[in-house]
Amino acid sequence: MAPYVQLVIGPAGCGKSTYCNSIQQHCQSIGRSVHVINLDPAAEEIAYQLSADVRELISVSNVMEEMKLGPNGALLFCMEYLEYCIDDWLSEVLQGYDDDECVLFDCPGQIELYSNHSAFRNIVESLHAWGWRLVAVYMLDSQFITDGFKFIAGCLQCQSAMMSLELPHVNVLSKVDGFVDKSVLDLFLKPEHMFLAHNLQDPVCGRFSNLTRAVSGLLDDYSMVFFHTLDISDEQSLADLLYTVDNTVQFGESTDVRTSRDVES
Ligand SMILES: Nc1nc2c(ncn2[C@@H]2O[C@H](COP(=O)(O)OP(=O)(O)OP(=O)(O)O)[C@@H](O)[C@H]2O)c(=O)[nH]1
Repeated sequence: MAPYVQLVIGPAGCGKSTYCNSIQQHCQSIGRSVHVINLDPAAEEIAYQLSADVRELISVSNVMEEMKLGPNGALLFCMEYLEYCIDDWLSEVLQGYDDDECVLFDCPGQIELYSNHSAFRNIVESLHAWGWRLVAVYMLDSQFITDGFKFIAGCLQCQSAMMSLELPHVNVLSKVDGFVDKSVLDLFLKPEHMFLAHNLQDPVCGRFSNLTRAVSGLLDDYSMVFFHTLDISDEQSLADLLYTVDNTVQFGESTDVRTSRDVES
């Protein structure tokens, strides 16, 4: 299989860097070659082994100081600068990968980058033009399921990224190690948003019930947002997710619900 890029995206704090670190460790333990490139100019401490780091090119802290911008403005400036320098920096960073290798991009947590800002989309188009196959791994914190409104909003953001980036997507509910009874997740893997919306009883958010139902209806009509789960404390969970991502790159869809265990048996 030719090398490919996983774009690891999703809201702030959803577990993107932890995913990159866990996949890297898992791949090392099975003797598979995987590289992680940090594309987050605001990253602070990084636990995984870096193959390249956008902060060598530009960082949010420097832009904030020099341009007198706030953190969000500085982040958007950095991504536009990365887009501007893409042929000088990213194309060089991506030289020399072998066919069976996989490169993870640990991306920023500003979700507007994936829905309505052009820089990231243009970076994706450059990667396509250089012949790279791409898959987006969209992470959503599984704690969102404890608040139905938050979960529906998270799904809307996820769908928006899917429609904007037009890539094969694997959507992941992260941090499921926090759930003692993982069967509670089942309702949310192939969510019926209208059903969820009907069961929301919050008196404050009830004021927005028509809006919630309209958004839920939209999500159900498109029927694009499904989730896999990730438990980083479980090697089998990591193996299953990696298998799903590999298959999604190969076949261009994220609906394969088989796992690596099914293939072995
Ligand atoms: N229990 C548990 N905690 C996790 C998991 N993934 C991430 N965390 C914790 O969640 C916090 C944020 O994780 P990160 O991996 O930094 O999240 P991120 O999406 O890269 O964050 P940003 O780069 O700020 O957008 C950290 O405190 C992690 O330790 C997980 O699978 N399980």
